[in-house]
Amino acid sequence: MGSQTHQPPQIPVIDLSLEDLKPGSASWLPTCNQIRHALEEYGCFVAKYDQLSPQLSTKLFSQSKDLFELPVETKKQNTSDEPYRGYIGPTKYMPLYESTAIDKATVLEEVHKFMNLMWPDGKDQFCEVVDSYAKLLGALNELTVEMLFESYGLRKHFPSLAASNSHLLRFLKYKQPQDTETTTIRFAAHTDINFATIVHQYDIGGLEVQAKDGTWISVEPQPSHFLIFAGQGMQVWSNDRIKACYHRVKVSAGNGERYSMGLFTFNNGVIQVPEELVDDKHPLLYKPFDSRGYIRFYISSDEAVKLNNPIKAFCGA
Ligand SMILES: O=C(O)CCC(=O)C(=O)O
Ligand SMILES: [Fe+2]
Repeated sequence: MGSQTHQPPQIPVIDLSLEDLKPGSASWLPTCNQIRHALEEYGCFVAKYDQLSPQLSTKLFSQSKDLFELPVETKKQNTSDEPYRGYIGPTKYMPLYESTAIDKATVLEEVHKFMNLMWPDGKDQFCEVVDSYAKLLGALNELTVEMLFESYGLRKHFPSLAASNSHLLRFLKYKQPQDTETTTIRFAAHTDINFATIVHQYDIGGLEVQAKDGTWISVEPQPSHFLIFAGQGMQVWSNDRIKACYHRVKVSAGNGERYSMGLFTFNNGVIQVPEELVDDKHPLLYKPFDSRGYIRFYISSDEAVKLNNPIKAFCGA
């Protein structure tokens, strides 16, 4: 009898670079089912996506570094009437964290508007690089969600959801801790309040996701690897077959500054659990869900409500 060593669970890596990944092809349904299985088991998976090349990633993160080097007064000009959209500077709780975002980033004019605000005299390559990057990540999100719907036999519902999608592209930076500090959590455990998120780590990892048994799994950066998370919107849509994924970021002293990117897909309309996902074993858990209304509810709720399942408090059936 061989000795049994306990292997920590690994987040599945799913190849979405395959050329014939289209409805009807040999790889389509098996890959759809892999996506569904990974999301039901882990609330996330790593997409291998060669369409977004290492060269484009290098150019994108070089633009991101330039962006964070701008004076803080300039960065603060990126404001929004909507919560969670503009520049977020370091706080008492997250002293090493900084981020800024472009709303509707798959629309070239929005990227231009952002560039003009940050660099009124223009910025070489910013728009081309960010536009290509955002469009590829947007396409990766749409492909993933379409394939997930397909695996439930519900691809017909995809176009109406996709029509309400809005993509927020967030640039994130974590300064390295002083050398007196050890590895510490820099972004506390949370689930995302949107439908789905893609996180792209560049040269320094730190992202961890929580498995069902409570263990934390570290996700290492690799060229053309993108981590795709289920957010609370996907949890509602799937009637809890998929749970929003808990994740956090740890940064170690001596690792250098960490840069990452997030594509947060929100929806502008109302999300409803499809009737096909409701049966005796899966009674309806959610009323129709107005995702923008939920964001307003979430920011105005106290910590107790947030910790005790805010999505159920907002639209539980
Ligand atoms: O910085 C990261 O890599 C992830 C950030 C994150 O989870 C978030 O902004 O919701
Ligand atoms: Fe997150």
